[in-house]
Amino acid sequence: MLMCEQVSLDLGPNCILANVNLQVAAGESVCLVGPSGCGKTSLLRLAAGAVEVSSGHMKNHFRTTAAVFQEPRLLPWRRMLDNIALGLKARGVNRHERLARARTLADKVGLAGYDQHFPHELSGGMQQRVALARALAVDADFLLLDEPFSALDVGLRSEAQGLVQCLVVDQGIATLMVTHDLTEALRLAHRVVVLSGAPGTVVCEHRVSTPFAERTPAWLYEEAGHLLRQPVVQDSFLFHPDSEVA
Ligand SMILES: Nc1ncnc2c1ncn2[C@@H]1O[C@H](COP(=O)(O)OP(=O)(O)OP(=O)(O)O)[C@@H](O)[C@H]1O
Repeated sequence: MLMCEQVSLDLGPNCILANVNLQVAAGESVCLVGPSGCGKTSLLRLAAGAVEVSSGHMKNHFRTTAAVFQEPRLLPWRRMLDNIALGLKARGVNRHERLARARTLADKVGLAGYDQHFPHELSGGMQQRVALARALAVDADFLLLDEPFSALDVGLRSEAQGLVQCLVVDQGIATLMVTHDLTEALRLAHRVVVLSGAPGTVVCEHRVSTPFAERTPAWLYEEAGHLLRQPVVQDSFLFHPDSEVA
C-alpha cells in the first residue's frame, strides 16, 4: 500500500504540494488529474522515493515499484529484448534467464517476433509497450505511470490503455497514473483523484464503481460530463461552462 498523509513538498522557495492525503491499496488503480503544473509528476516522484517530503508522511509498502514515463526512454543501441531485460541485468539475473523472461513479457504486450529490432525500428506505440514490459520485468506490484500514452495517436492509445487495464484486472498490479485525459482516467481507474493547482492539493476523489467491461466510450463521455459538473472540478480545470467565450 502507498500512504500519503498531510504531505507537503517545497522546491526552492515554492510550495508545490500542500497537505496531500492519498492512498493506493494493493491491486488498486488510481488516476491523478489536475491542471498543468499542479504537482502530479512531483507526487509520483515522491511515491518513487526520488524526492523527500518537506512535511507529512509518505510510506510506500509495495514490494517493487517501477515507473513508465511519457517518453519510452529505451536504450537506442540495445535490441528490444535487451531493453525489456535491462532491470533484470541490474539485479544479477543471468543472460539466459533474463532473455527468457523478456520474451514472455514481449509476448504478453503483443511484441512477439520483434526480439531483434532496435527502438528506432519500432513504432511509438510499440516502444511504449517495451517500456511497459521493462517495468513489469522486475516483477513490480506497483506501477507509476506518468502520462505514458499522451504521445500516442488515438488507436494506439486505446490499445495501450487496454493493456494496462489487463494488468490491473488480471494480474492485480496497483497503479498510480497521471493523465490529462479525464476519459482515460475513468476508463482505467478504480478511483480518480483531482488536484487543484498552486499549491497542489486533493480537491475531489471520485470512486468509479462501474465494472471495467461496461466502461464504453459513451459511458466514459457521460461520466466525464458528470464529473466536470462538480464546481471543485471545474475550478481545478478553470473550466466554467457558463462563462462567455470572447
Ligand atoms: N526541480 C524543480 N525545482 C523547482 N521547481 C520545480 C522542479 N520540478 C518541478 N517544479 C515545479 O513544480 C510545479 C509542479 O510541477 P509538476 O511537473 O509536478 O506538475 P504537473 O502537474 O505534473 O505538470 P504537467 O501536467 O504540466 O506535467 C511546477 O510549477 C514546476 O515548475
